[in-house]
Amino acid sequence: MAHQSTLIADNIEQYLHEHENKDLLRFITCGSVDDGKSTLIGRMLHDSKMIFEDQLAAITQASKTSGTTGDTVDLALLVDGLQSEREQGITIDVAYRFFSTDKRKFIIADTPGHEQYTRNMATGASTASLAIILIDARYGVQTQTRRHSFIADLLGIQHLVIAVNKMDLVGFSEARFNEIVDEYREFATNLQAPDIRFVPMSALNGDNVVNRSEQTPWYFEDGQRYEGKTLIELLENVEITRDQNLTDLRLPVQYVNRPNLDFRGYCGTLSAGVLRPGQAVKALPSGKTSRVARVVTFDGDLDAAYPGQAVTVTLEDEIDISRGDWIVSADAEIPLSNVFSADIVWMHEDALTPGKLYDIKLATRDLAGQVSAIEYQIDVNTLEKHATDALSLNAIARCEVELTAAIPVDDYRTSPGTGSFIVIDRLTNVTVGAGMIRGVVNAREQAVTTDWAAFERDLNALVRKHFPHWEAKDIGSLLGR
Ligand SMILES: Nc1nc2c(ncn2[C@@H]2O[C@H](COP(=O)(O)OP(=O)(O)OP(=O)(O)O)[C@@H](O)[C@H]2O)c(=O)[nH]1
Repeated sequence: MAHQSTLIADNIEQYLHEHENKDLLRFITCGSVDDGKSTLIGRMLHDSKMIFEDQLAAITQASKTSGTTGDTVDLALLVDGLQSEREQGITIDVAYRFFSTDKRKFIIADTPGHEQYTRNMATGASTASLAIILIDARYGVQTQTRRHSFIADLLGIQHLVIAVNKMDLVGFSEARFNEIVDEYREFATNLQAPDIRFVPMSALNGDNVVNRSEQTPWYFEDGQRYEGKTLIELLENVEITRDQNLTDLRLPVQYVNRPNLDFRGYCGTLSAGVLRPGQAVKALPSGKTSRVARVVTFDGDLDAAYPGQAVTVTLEDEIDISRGDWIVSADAEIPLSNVFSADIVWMHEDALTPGKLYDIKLATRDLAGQVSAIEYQIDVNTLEKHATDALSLNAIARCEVELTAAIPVDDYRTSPGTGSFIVIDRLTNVTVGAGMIRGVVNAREQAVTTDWAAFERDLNALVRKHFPHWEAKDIGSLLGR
C-alpha cells in the first residue's frame, strides 16, 4: 500500500503502535445521485494514500471503459464496487470503508441517498459521530439535503460538515458558496446539531478535500466567516470526546457471571458515565442499592471504566440483578414506565401496525410491546407532520410505545445506548424497526392481564436470584405471550 508513512519501511512496530493509539472517527456520507459521493470517498482514499497500487492500476484501466471522467482517473470506480450498482449507476447498500491519516483513523459508512434507502442511512448514521452532507454547488440546498440532514439529526449526530461540491462548475465563486451557506443555515434552525461547518470543494480535482486549493483564497483568507480548513482537516480536528455522556452512569447487564459461590459479577458494556470502585450504585428496575467493589476485566482490575468498555462489576452486597437490568448511580432519577414516546424508523416491507405485539430489544433487555398509537408521521422531504394509521417501509414517525412491563426510560439524546431500541417480528425474528426514545409517558394499566399463580411468581423470583446464569426471564415481562 502506498501509505505516506516512511515508518512502514523503517520501523513497522513503531508504525503499528502509533496506528493503534490514534483515535477513531466514524462518519457517514450523504448525498443525492451524482452529487459526487463516490468520487469524494475515492479522493479521500487516494489523497491520503490508502489505495493499493494494483487497485489504482485497475481503476485507471476501468476509467477508460466505464468511467465518466474522460481522461482523468474516475475515483468513483474505487468505491462503486458492486457490479449491480455499476450497472444501475447508483449506490445501493451501506458499505463501511476505512482509512487513516497521521492524526486519526476513520470509518466511513457510505450509504445510498435515495429516499427508498432511508433505513440504510439510519443504520449507517446510528454509529456515526459526524455526517458529511454533500451539496452540488450548481443546485444548492435540495429536498434530499434536507432529508439527509433531518435523518442525521434524528439519529443524534452532533457534527455536520456541509461539503459544497463541484465548485469548479461554478467557477469557485465565493458569492455562490455564501448563498448556499446562508440557505442551509436558515434551514438548520430546525436542527438540533450544535456543530455545523461548511467547505467549498471539488472532489473531482481534489480541491480542499485533502489538499488546500489555490482556487478558493477567499475561503482561507477570511478567518471570520469560515475556518479555512480542508475537509480532511475538519475531520481530523473535530472534537468528539465531549460528545460522550460521562455523567450519567449506565451499565446494562448482559450476563451474570457466577462461576462459584464466592464470585458474582455483572458483565456488560458501559453505555454512559464512568464506573469506579467504591461508587454508590443502584440496580434498575428494582431500585436496590449497593457499592461497586471491583471493576474486573480480562487484563486486570480497573480504577475507572469509560463508555464503550466491556467490564464485569462486583458489588459489596448481594442484590438481585439479572440480565437486562441496569446498574446506575445511586442518586440517579430515572423514570420507570411501561409507556414512552419514540421516533421509529420502519425498516420492513410489512407495515407497522399499531396494536400488534412485537419483541422489543432495549439495551440488553428483551421484552414484548406494541405501538399503541402513531402520533404523527414525518414527511422526510418536507419535514411536515401528518396523521397515519400504519407505517410503511422507510417511514419515520413519532409513536407511543407500550410495553408489557415497566422499565427505566432514558432519553435518546442524553444516552443513545439505553435510549434506543429495535423492534423485532415475533414470528420471523427479523428486525423490522428502530426507535429513539424521546420521553416518558405515564405508566398505564396493563391491557393484558396475567394468570400466573403466586407460587409461579415466587419460583421465578427464586430461580432468577439463585441461578442467574440460567437467564430465566422475569415473568412479569412475558405478559401477553
Ligand atoms: N465537475 C465535477 N464533477 C464531479 C465532481 N465530483 C464528482 N463529479 C462527477 O459527478 C458525477 C457523479 O459522481 P459520483 O461520485 O459517481 O456521484 P455519487 O454521488 O456517488 O452518485 P451515486 O453513486 O449514484 O449515488 C461523476 O461524473 C463525477 O465525475 C466535482 O467536484 N466536479
